[in-house]
Amino acid sequence: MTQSQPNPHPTPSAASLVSVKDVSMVFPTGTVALQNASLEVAAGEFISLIGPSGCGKTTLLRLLADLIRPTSGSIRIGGKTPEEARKSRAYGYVFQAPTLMEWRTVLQNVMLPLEVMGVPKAEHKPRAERMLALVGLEKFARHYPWQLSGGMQQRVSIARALAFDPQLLFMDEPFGALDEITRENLNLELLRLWRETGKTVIFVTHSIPEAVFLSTRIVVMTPRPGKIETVIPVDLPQPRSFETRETTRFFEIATQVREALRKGHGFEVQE
Ligand SMILES: Nc1ncnc2c1ncn2[C@@H]1O[C@H](COP(=O)(O)OP(=O)(O)OP(=O)(O)O)[C@@H](O)[C@H]1O
Repeated sequence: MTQSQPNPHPTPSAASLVSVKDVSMVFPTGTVALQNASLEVAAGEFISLIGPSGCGKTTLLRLLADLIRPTSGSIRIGGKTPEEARKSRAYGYVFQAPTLMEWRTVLQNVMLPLEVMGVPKAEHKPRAERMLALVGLEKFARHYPWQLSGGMQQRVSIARALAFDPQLLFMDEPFGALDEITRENLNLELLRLWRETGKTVIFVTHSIPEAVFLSTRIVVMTPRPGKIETVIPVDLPQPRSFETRETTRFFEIATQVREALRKGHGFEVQE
């Protein structure tokens, strides 16, 4: 089996869509949430960030999304600073819990970013309907969020994040609160969406099988201070299916991820 190697400046570098160079984030409390993180992501990749609680996964995503600013280092998204990328709506963001507006219907929730962005009014409804069809919820357009299950609400959040057609999607543990079967179904749906739309996804998870199933590469992170331990390529063929999870290669890669996580945990114990 291939051993994972520390890879602080992973490929690809030339045509990176997301470029993170030597980024550190120290909060005013003194917590080093991220130390010298470097990562290059090419257009079309599906990247998972995995690691124990507190290793800086959400911090890295928030830095990319310009929700916070790094203490040092540089971030570029399509050659732009995170602030420029945010202002030009270069990415969509899906949070851990669906953040839908209870008083708006499903369709109206998906239309919201289009209204905010000043997209011509005539386009709002057809575009939102197309997005709802992509996540299989076209029949629920007139429902309110509270009439839907948690998994369905999270699909609405994904449709909303896709509505203005960003090339890049940040997803922070979007399926963490769901039962295993719903989660596996949504994993499959997300992969289909990723293939059909050609988007680049950066996805936070705690689940090894989820990371292996979804990703083209897995970024293993370790805490105290938050660091990128290693980056593991996932060479499972596309398109993936439920059977992919039963293959020997799937288990080999899952073991590689588990070992990298344990190695990181060892550092934590020694401190
Ligand atoms: N605004 C903040 N102020 C101070 N410390 C913070 C802040 N946000 C995060 N931290 C700290 O930074 C570290 C990394 O947090 P972060 O939320 O990025 O971890 P995570 O890997 O996403 O964890 P989880 O898996 O539990 O969501 C933690 O020690 C956390 O307590």
